Amino acid sequence: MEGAYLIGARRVTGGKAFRGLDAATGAELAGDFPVTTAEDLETACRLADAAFDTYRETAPAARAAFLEAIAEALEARREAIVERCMAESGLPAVRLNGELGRTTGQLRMFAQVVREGDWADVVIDKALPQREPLPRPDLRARRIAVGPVAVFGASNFPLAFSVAGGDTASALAAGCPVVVKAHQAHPGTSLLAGEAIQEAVAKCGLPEGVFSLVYGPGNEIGTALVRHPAIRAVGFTGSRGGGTALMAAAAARPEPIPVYAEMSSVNPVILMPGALAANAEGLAKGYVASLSLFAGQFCTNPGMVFALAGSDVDGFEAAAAEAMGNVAPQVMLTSGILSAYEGGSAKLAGAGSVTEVAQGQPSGERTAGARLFATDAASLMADPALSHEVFGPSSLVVRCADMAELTAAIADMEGQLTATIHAVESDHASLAPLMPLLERKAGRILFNGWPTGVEVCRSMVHGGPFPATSDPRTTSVGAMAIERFLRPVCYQAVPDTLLPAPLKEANPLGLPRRAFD
Ligand SMILES: NC(=O)C1=CN([C@@H]2O[C@H](COP(=O)(O)OP(=O)(O)OC[C@H]3O[C@@H](n4cnc5c(N)ncnc54)[C@H](OP(=O)(O)O)[C@@H]3O)[C@@H](O)[C@H]2O)C=CC1
Ligand SMILES: O=C(O)CCC(=O)C(=O)O
Repeated sequence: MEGAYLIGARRVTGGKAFRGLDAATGAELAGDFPVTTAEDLETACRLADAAFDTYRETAPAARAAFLEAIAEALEARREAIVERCMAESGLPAVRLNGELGRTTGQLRMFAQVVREGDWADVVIDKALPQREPLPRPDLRARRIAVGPVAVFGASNFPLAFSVAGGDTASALAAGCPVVVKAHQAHPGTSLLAGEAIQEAVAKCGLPEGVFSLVYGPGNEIGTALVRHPAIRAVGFTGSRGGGTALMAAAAARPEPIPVYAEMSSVNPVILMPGALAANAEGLAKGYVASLSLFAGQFCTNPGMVFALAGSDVDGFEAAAAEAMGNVAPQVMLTSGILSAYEGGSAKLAGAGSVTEVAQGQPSGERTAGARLFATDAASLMADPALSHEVFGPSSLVVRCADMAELTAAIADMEGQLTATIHAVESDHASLAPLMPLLERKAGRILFNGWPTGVEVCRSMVHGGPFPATSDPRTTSVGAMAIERFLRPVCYQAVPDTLLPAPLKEANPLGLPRRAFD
């Protein structure tokens, strides 16, 4: 394949370049991918700004058709995308075909959301000229797009959280042009997805600045993108260090902008005594399957399990150890992610209060082996480092003396994407006091399931308090993700001829509205 980056309608080749790497072998893959120059980054941001006013006022039907055209263009490239992505990520075809389906599915969901029109949140307070002691003017509000958005492709979801992924889909749905900074680990996959969007922009007759795709390692291009005055918001999925660096860069701008970063989470799972008594072995198998799925490279990985000492936790641990023995080593996304996993799991293994319960099958040169650890709640609370995310196929079982200690250990945790409870009816009474605490800690509370595998739907919340995300008021998955890229504007006594279409008295776009006398 020929490497390139995309600035509006232009395809840029040549210049200083890098190559994608085969995740399984480390070998260089075809394609010289140029590092985006400062001039071209400037052009991408300028084009995005120039496209903004036209794009944000496209009729809902036109914007929805554009999102659907992207989905179609991705599907037309399915074979090439999956083949290249397998090499760049080490993920198997079955996973990537599923992920591509999720990607096109979320584009189509946002098309539907845009058509329905609730996102515009039109509210009208009618004029009350006779009101005493003062008349009320006509007041109407709607939400408009915030402006061009910078999106950082994630390494661990090279399709669904990357170039054409959830951040891009929700920003485009809101009416924001997007400049994507491709993840260095999958330049070819990024280009194929970027070409699909570029093609859809042209097919739908939209201004070219609606989409650009830039490349560049070493933080430089990403930081310059976040600092660019045309950029009005940022979407990011990745490390805590990366996310907080971008938050700092955005806050230090002369005009600070919001950063929606999804970063780090250990996703506590609580195994209640009744559930353990009923099915310790089944729970252990489900647990090991979830923590080792695709080498544990999920921010929803169940990184920590809490159970009461003296319950059936011994049987659970023994069954989990047995299941671990069947876990084959798996290729990780990049050598950097593999060495971060090895470092993080070695730190756990070396902590005095932690014992290693089991290992998966031995790992090879570029693969990660699964690891299972155990500790007690008092040690966990005494050493905050034990609850840091270890990104990969490892997890920690925490024994608690009683429900009071379990509650204290959960209260001690940082913000999380998810909190999971396994319980039967006899456990429910002792769980009631824990529910408000879990609401304070997590964006999603689940019963009798495992946190990996996020449903893309209207009610999904893939968010949570820091460090799970930089802003707990929102989600990066599901229909509500569009809210991040909208802001309200109120129009007071503005003549109908000058009102934007969504607010005109005749409601030419047929958007839903709430009106108050
Ligand atoms: N919780 C989660 O959802 C995930 C967590 N991770 C964690 O992140 C680690 C590294 O993985 P990776 O995916 O590369 O994540 P990173 O956060 O390191 O990188 C993600 C993107 O952000 C950019 N970036 C990172 N740091 C900065 C910075 N200081 N300034 C400007 N841009 C920056 C990178 O660009 P550039 O290439 O220029 O550095 C890259 O495009 C993993 O080992 C894992 O611990 C990873 C994926 C998901
Ligand atoms: O579990 C999922 O489907 C999504 C996980 C996620 O957002 C991530 O790993 O970055």
